[in-house]
Amino acid sequence: MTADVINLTLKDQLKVLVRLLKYTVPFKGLLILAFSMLVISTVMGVMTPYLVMIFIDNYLTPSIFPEDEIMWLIIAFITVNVIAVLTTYWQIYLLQRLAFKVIQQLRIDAFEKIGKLGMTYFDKVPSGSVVSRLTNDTQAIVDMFTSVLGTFLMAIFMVISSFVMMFILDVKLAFIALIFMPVIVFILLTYRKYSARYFSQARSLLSDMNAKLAESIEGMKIIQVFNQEKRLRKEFAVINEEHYQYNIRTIKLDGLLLRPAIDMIYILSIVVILSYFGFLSFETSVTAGVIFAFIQYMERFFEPINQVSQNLNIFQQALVAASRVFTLLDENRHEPAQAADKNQEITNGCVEFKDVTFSYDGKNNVLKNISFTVPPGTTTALVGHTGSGKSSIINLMMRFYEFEHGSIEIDGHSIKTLPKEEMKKNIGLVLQDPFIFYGTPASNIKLYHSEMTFEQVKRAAEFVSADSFINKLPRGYDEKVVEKGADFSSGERQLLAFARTMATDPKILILDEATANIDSSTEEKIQASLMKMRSGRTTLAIAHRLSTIQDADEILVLNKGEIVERGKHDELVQLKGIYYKMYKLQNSQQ
Ligand SMILES: Nc1ncnc2c1ncn2[C@@H]1O[C@H](COP(=O)(O)OP(=O)(O)OP(=O)(O)O)[C@@H](O)[C@H]1O
Repeated sequence: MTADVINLTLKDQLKVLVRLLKYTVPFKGLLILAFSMLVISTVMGVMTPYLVMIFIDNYLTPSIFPEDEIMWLIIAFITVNVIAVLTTYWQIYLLQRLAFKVIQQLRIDAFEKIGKLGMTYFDKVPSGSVVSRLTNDTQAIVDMFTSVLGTFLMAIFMVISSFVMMFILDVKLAFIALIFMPVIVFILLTYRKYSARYFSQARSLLSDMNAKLAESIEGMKIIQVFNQEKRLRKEFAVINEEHYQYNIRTIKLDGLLLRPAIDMIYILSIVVILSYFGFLSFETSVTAGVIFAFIQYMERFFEPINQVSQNLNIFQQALVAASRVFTLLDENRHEPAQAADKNQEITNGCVEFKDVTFSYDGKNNVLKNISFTVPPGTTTALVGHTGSGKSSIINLMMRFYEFEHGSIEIDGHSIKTLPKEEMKKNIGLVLQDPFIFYGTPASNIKLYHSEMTFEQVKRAAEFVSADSFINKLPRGYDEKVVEKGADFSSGERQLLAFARTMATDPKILILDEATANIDSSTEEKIQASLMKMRSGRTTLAIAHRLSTIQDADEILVLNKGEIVERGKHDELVQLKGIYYKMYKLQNSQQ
């Protein structure tokens, strides 16, 4: 079963609705205008039967047809209907506009929120599910504004105005019509109860489908290599089938409780009213016009209720969808907060870990009492077996995760109090798998730092020797780069990422396995670039290939979250411990 099914009580639904309606406040002008159009079109709609009634009772029944009066009646009839059509059109158009404005804002809010969430959120929530919230769920809200809000508001006006007209025509009968209201309300509430449950399941399954899809697309290489197509197709089919089943349940519920049930009550009420008029005609004479108008108003009383019940479906879906968007907006797994002290600056770039202990889940410590110092301009390398905690050290240093025990300082300032901008400006990160954006080599290096000139971009590329491959591209720095830079070799992507890092000239460099993806032909170039990048900068580097960090000023050997050996390459080799074993193993493989 899916993990993020949302079960909404009536109270929850109301809260979601109010919150959603709050989004319309900035566009209240539009809302008021749409609302006015709605009132006018409803009033016009109510007037039509009344005009027909006048025609039947005053002219048709007595068979008197004074031309003037009939002409005025026709003009009034046409005018009323033309106004009704025009105002209905405007009301629909304005509500749609409002809906798209609201959704635009909601999507921006949601997108902004995603940027603020911490890695703890992304560790747990699949990307496809987040995409689902931003696309499918917000679209469901558009549907609500366009079809539901209009229908609901119109229904309220129609029901009230029809009732008032019925009241004017016959008080007793109007009350009889009212007797059916509790039954209708009961039907609608029953529908709401069951449909909300089914919709929530269906939406959550849709989100699962998106997640599966995203995973499949991202991992297509591995899927094909490991022949996983069948398994994934089966898994996808299971979710798809479940989604179908829930949709069928809603259709059954709709078929039973919506139109047919309300229609039954409508027919019943017509029977009651006609019988009433039948009995009444024995005592007093009832005009044909009044009967006509009353039946018309009865229809106008029930039709909007029918429409509301039909739209309840969309309404329910939209509320569930909105609550999913709001859950994302309310998500509190934020990136670690900075208690920024504006006066703190990074001057030399001295990095210090003091007795840092850390766990991702609050239970298992993956780093234990880590202490080390990287003096300005020197290189410290982190080595160790897989899972020993190297990346975790970098995750903390980059503020991807919050830590509670110990402290990490740069130039004596805690990284929790250094201004974010200061950190970003002075720390350059090169990841194992460099992320290349859709754009151009230039935009990937510049990364929208508006103050950066093209000269600076070029200099950064030249510095890391990325210029030779960029210059070979038909349009050089302006060549189109596809998503993730799939057209480039991994070495080229790596060089581009180096250039991006160097473009801001950071004081501190964090290299996460920066050489792991590079083929041997580019290896030399990369090594030379790295050497240049590191010189004069405080560097913290993870390396699997020990040959790349032999010159490091200090090598820290991690094992199960602890620093078990430390020193220069030669010292560690002499120690004949873990490092020595790793070194020997790697040498024998070469
Ligand atoms: N996001 C995460 N959530 C929970 N546990 C994690 C997370 N990332 C890593 N871990 C766990 O923390 C431990 C240390 O992982 P880490 O990635 O720091 O090791 P590493 O030395 O960098 O490994 P590798 O060389 O394979 O990259 C491992 O046991 C790992 O399972």
